Amino acid sequence: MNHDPLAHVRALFDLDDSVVYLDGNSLGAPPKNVAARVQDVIANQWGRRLIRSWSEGWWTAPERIGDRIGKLVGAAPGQVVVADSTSVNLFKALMAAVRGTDRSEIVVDAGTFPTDGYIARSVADLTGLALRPVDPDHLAVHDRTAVVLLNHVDYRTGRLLDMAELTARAHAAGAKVVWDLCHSAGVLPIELDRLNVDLAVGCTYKFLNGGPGSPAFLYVPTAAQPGFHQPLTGWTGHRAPFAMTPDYTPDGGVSRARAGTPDIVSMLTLDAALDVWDQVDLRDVRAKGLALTAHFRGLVEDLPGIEVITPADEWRGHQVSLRHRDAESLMRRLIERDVIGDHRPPDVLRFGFAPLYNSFEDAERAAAVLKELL
Ligand SMILES: Cc1ncc(COP(=O)(O)O)c(C=O)c1O
Ligand SMILES: Nc1c(O)cccc1C(=O)C[C@H](N)C(=O)O
Repeated sequence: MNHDPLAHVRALFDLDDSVVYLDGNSLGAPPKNVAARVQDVIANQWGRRLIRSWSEGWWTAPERIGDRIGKLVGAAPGQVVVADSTSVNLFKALMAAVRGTDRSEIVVDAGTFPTDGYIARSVADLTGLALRPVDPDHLAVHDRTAVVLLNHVDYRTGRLLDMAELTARAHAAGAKVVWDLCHSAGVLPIELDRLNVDLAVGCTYKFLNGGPGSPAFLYVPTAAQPGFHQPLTGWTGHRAPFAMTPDYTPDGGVSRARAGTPDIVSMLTLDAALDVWDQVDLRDVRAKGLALTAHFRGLVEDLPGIEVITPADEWRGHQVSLRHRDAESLMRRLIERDVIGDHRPPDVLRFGFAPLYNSFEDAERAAAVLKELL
């Protein structure tokens, strides 16, 4: 990429130039505007306005910020809510997806991030459905399948699944599909509405830079909202929470996916972090991510003992995963040299490229240190 249309965006982040940070697929870096905003939330919104802030924007923050994320994942307003963790939202989504079904199984990607598999196991146990792990390359969906849970980008290999094709395949068999967007939200254009995705979840602390433990999001399309009955019927998902009635009546819209009181400090940290997206086009982000990862791959693929396990074609997210028998100690030594990626057991080195703040020079510095260590 000769011209980098996002080069100026790095200056919006509070990053140390001596560090090559390639772990934004686990914890994104802080945009500079965040610290002052959090200070305002604490000193002014909480400090001066006290409880009045709930009616001055706090209560509706999950839907308002959900709409901001909706723009990044192809969802029209009123369909995304920010709440809880990805794990909790997966539980809500899967329980709602299988509720009342006469089908007998849940299908899950066999290589899924562990939390998805663990939650799917619980949902299967609680509902009496079977759980069938499958390789997404051989995704057989049939008339017994109630729901398919898939990771859009594989956390270990960086492989990107074909959302259009797999969603259509699940629907052709009458099954629903839940997509986990943790490693794709904020790095590539996603079209949840256009593809008629049933439900989707994702975290905000990776490429969306919401901060450690920032709340996750849940997508429930408008047409599916009346039938979306999630099990965590906390008062904030109630149609009239402040009426404080003994019976639970869910909100008519996406707010029914809420459960308890939102974590406002974390939520508004995320809100501030999302401002960066007002200045960038996701197509530029995707193009730069592909270019960065291709560049890094080219520099490391022939190093001794290295096997690249991330697809070379466009079916990849924004990480490059390398297999090496000493992966763990190599990553420890890379980090000692200020090249921060991560290690996933048993033998995978992961390098995540966040196009908003990573540069081609970062790729070159990381590859040079890896070469020296090898
Ligand atoms: C695919 C995927 N799903 C879920 C999670 C995490 O879920 P939670 O936000 O509940 O920790 C991660 C990363 O931690 C992930 O990579
Ligand atoms: N969520 C994490 C955390 O709370 C601590 C450390 C790492 C994480 C991660 O996000 C791991 C990440 N999902 C992965 O792809 O491995």
